Amino acid sequence: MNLETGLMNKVALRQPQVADGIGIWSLVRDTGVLDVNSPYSYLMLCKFFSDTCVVAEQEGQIVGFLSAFRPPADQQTLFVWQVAVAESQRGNGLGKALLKALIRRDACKNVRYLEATVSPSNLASQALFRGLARDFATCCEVSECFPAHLFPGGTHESEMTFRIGPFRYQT
Ligand SMILES: CC(=O)NCC[C@H](N)C(=O)O
Repeated sequence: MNLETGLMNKVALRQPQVADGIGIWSLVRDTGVLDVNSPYSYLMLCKFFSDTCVVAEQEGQIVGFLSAFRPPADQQTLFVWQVAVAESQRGNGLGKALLKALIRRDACKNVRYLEATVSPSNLASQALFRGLARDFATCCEVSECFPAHLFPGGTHESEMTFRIGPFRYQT
């Protein structure tokens, strides 16, 4: 058991580096439920947003990834863009460990709300964020962020905002 993260099987959490870009892109693609952004976008996240991104590594393999940033117009909020967990790690609490590792970072000091968007069919992700709110004994409000018609081709679900907070103590 990793004492820092409470994770089994020697999964280590750390800030991403640009060398992780291909592994992150492959992980997101292999989840089959997330929007696969360009490989360039993951290199950019690793280079310019590493303070608010987390990778989970096991025996040299990227098995988890979280990307986030603090919106310039609302520095009290942390917007979580993607949470990706490898099939092999499902049900081990890795998603929540990624979120809690990020929230504990200095880069997230004074964060009062965490927001993320989740599609209606992604029940695992919905449970993750509702569970995080429960763990912090705070609220989780759900509202529509991006209706389906804003996406081209009629194949993308709507995206619902899960807004967690206020965090009642220094996160
Ligand atoms: C929290 C999370 O992973 N949201 C996914 C948003 C969107 N569908 C994407 O995959 O980037």
